[in-house]
Amino acid sequence: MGRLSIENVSKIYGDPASEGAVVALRDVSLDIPDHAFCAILGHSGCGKTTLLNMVAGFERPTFGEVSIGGEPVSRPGWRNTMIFQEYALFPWMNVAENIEFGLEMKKLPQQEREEARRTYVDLVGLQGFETKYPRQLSGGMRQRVAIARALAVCPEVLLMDEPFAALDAQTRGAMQDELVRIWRREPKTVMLVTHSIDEAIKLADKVVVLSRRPGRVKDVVEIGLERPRDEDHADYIALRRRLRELIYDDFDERS
Ligand SMILES: Nc1ncnc2c1ncn2[C@@H]1O[C@H](COP(=O)(O)OP(=O)(O)OP(=O)(O)O)[C@@H](O)[C@H]1O
Repeated sequence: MGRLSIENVSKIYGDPASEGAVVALRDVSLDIPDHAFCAILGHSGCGKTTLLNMVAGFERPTFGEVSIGGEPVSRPGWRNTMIFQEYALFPWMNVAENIEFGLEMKKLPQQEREEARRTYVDLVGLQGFETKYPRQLSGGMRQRVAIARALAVCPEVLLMDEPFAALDAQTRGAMQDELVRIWRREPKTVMLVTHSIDEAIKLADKVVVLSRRPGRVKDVVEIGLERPRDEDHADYIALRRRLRELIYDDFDERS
C-alpha cells in the first residue's frame, strides 16, 4: 500500500558534468512503513523540498529510485498528494468545490463526489462553511480545506511542505493537534517537511535529519512517545536536545 521507499537517491540540478551543477541530495535511502508519520528536518537549502518533490513525482531523481507500495514514482498522481504552505486553493471555488475538484478529475460520479465531500468536510470540522470562498476563511480554515481536498482523493502518501508555517503560533498549535486527530482517524503514510524541531517531535513517529547541502541522511530518530505529547516530559526534552545537537553539530562542522 503506502510503504514509501527511497533508494540511493541523488538529485543534481543542471548538467552533472558542469561546474555550475548543484548537488541538492546525495545518496539518500529511507524506508517509511505504511501509515507511518515521518518528518524531514534540516537546515535551509539541505534539499527537504527537493526530496518531497521527488516523492510527489514533480521532480525525477538523477540517480536512484522512489517507490510507493513497490511501484516506482514517475509523475504526480492520486497516490501521492501534496499540501503546500500557501494552501494552493482555487480562489474562485468555494469550499465544497475545492474539495470536490480532485474527485471530478478522478471522474467519480456526482453522488459519490458529494458523499466524499460530506465525509471530508466533517472530518476537518468545516460543516456550515461549504459555500464560503477561501478569502472568507482564516488561514487555519484554509489549511483544513487543503487537507480535506488532499485526503478526499484517497492518496497512499500525503506530502506536506511546511503546511503550518504561514499560521500564527496559536493556530499552528491547534492545527498540529488537528492533523494528528485526522491522521489517526484516517491513517496515511505522511512525509512532512519542517524547520521546527518541536513540530517534528509533536507530530512524527520518525524524524529524518538531513545534513547540510548536499543533503544526506544524518540520522533517523524514532520518537516512540505516546500521543498527545507532553513538552514537559523528560523523554520529550531529551529528544529535543538530541535533535538540536544533530542540527547544530552540523552547523559547527561547516562554520
Ligand atoms: N530547480 C532548481 N534549480 C537549481 N537549483 C535548485 C532548484 N531547486 C532547488 N535548488 C537548489 O537545491 C538546494 C536544495 O533546495 P531545497 O529547496 O530542496 O532545500 P530546502 O531544504 O527545502 O530549503 P528551505 O528549507 O529553505 O525551503 C538549494 O541549494 C537550492 O538552491
